[in-house]
Amino acid sequence: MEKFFIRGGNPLKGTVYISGAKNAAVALVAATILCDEPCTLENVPAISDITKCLDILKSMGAVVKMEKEGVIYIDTSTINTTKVPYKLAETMRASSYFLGTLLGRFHEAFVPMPGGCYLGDRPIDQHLKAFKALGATDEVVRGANYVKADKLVGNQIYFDFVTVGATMNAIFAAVKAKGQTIIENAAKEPHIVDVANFLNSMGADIRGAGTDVIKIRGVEYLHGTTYATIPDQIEAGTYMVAAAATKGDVVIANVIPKHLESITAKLRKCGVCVEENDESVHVWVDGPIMNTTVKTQPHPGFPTDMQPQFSTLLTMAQGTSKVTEEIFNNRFRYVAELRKMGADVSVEGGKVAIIQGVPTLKGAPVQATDLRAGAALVIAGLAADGLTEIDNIHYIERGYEHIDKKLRELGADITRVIVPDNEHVEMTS
Ligand SMILES: CC(=O)N[C@H]1[C@@H](OP(=O)(O)OP(=O)(O)OC[C@H]2O[C@@H](n3ccc(=O)[nH]c3=O)[C@H](O)[C@@H]2O)O[C@H](CO)[C@@H](O)[C@@H]1O
Ligand SMILES: C=C(OP(=O)(O)O)C(=O)O
Repeated sequence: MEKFFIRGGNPLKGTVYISGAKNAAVALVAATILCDEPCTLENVPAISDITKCLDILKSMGAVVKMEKEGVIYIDTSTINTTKVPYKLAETMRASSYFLGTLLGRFHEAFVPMPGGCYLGDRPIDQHLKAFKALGATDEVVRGANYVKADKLVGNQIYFDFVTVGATMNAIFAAVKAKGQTIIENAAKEPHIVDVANFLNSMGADIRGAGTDVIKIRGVEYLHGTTYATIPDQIEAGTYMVAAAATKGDVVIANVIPKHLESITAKLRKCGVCVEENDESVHVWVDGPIMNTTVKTQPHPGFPTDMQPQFSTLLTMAQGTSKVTEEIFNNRFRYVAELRKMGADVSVEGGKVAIIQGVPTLKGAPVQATDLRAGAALVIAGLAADGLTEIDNIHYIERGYEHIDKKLRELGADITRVIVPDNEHVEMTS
């Protein structure tokens, strides 16, 4: 078992380079199934969700080769099954993308229920609604989703609410369907645009990605391509908040500042200085961190995947802040861990956190409950007095490439410690 030990108090200083976006890259890897020739993905982050997506491809017979760090050659022409193994599907949300891509290419897919971070209920009814509109049937067989279609025919799809995953899957199933598909109330996240650009670079005809109406004319053949993943908006936001929480001075490089606007705006509201450049943002603090209100929303609103990290910053702000989670119904489980560090937070009805700022957090042994909760605890540990020990760091490694190394390069005192199971490590502050 690995843990992070963090001795807090060092202001982060320097430049950090942001990796390719997890939530784009997992979709790009799955989308290679739609390509009739080999393709090469660049700027792919070294995170465990990507390893698992590639393992899914390999388990189905695809050829996957890492050409160099971040560059992956994928040939899915050798795929010989439409079944995704249970063990791989159950660990990650992105496994649901194999439903859309296998259906789009083979008109059939068998994918065990997607796992991923527990943030509350995460049904896939809207994904199935989209497949049905295009002519597929679905049933649950041995705990897995089994979808199939004699043929896929373009249609109008209206989502009941904005959903990233169902928008992705609707695109995947429609891209080779006969005729035109119009997706209304589509998600507008940067990773939706990235996937559409990737598919268009193979010869697909997708227009409107990034708006709430996406039009897709089905094509018969998609040729090979080389494509670079966009930078990770959430990784960038996490380092922005870490810089603020430690009262540091950090340049966050290799980003698309437009994707960070909602985070930048909230940091400025809290009194944090943020300067936007062409491909970087510079974050520093020259006064107290002030309280604010945050409400998570689909893009371009404040991202739910930044909610735990930002709430952690607010535990150290002056005054009382209010954070409302609008996307998931159970995304405050990390609050119990922050309380162990002296944070003053109460959660009302699972959706609203009232945060009374305290002057300092205090190091403590804590557990990551999911990916962004883990990132939030890292930020808390960096800013806290004394030593913080974070357990369950495998969650963090689902989505952050070399987080401990990147933080050390910014001056943080963070160590990865291998602790034999059941061994208790005595901590001294
Ligand atoms: C791999 C990936 O990209 N994951 C991201 C994706 O997750 P994911 O694609 O799961 O998130 P969605 O946008 O689909 O979910 C939004 C809300 O809709 C609900 N819902 C969704 C689909 C459905 O068929 N039925 C339904 O009820 C969900 O439970 C949730 O409450 O977008 C989330 C919202 O930005 C991010 O937090 C996740 O990091
Ligand atoms: C919730 C997240 O991921 P997933 O949907 O893969 O669980 C996330 O990236 O914060």
